[in-house]
Amino acid sequence: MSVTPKGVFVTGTDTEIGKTLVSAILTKAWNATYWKPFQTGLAEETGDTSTVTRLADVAPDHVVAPLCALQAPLSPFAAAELENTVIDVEKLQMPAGNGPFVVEGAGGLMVPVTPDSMMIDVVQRLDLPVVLVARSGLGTINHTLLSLEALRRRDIAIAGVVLSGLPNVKNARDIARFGKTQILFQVPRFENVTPQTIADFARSIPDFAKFFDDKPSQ
Ligand SMILES: Nc1ncnc2c1ncn2[C@@H]1O[C@H](COP(=O)(O)OP(=O)(O)OP(=O)(O)O)[C@@H](O)[C@H]1O
Ligand SMILES: C[C@H](N)[C@H](N)CCCCCC(=O)O
Ligand SMILES: [Mg+2]
Repeated sequence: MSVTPKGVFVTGTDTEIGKTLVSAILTKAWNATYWKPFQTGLAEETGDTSTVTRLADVAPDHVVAPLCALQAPLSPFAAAELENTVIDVEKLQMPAGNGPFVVEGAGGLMVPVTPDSMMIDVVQRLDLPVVLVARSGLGTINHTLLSLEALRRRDIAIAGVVLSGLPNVKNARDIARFGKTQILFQVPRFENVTPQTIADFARSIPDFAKFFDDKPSQ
């Protein structure tokens, strides 16, 4: 990539796949500003913004509050519907400031956000390269390749894939080969996910600008 982007959009092949963990790692590594525009499930959890703030030890001025904070553990569209609101994606724009920004989606790319738009439309609107988080183990190849294909159909820049869980050499090889992309890094299965775990792992991540110099988007 010739121009360093304003940040990355962290999406995943599914919910509960490790997007928040990877976002915490990138936020820590780059001293970035974290933003989760659409948070659902607050009736059952404290939300990803507080998790990343804790895990990456983020200063308050490096966190942007969600545009929508919804109670039900559902897609943003369905959760908003339960609260009799409709999300206004026209209001969505990148926050002011230099970044880099680590923007986390909710669920995967085809998750509904409004009656007629999905998370992938949000990615396109924000115009950030995508970091796609995927499980390392059996079953991941299909989900990952389908997600990459959906991104390419819309000409969305792909920074690469992050695999999370027990290392699987052949899955990593085949995702890179058939997905015509790169495995940016692999997150092992951590025994405990703590601020120290994140800080230690973040030291292995290249600087933001170097990350893109070394790894052109496709
Ligand atoms: N590599 C890993 N090692 C240990 N625990 C992990 C790993 N990856 C994810 N987890 C744990 O799995 C759970 C789900 O991960 P995470 O919250 O990052 O998912 P998510 O993709 O952000 O989900 P959501 O769609 O709700 O935002 C968390 O408790 C997280 O700490
Ligand atoms: C509540 C949960 N943790 C996520 N924030 C929302 C995931 C929506 C997934 C929708 C779907 O793909 O079925
Ligand atoms: Mg998350």
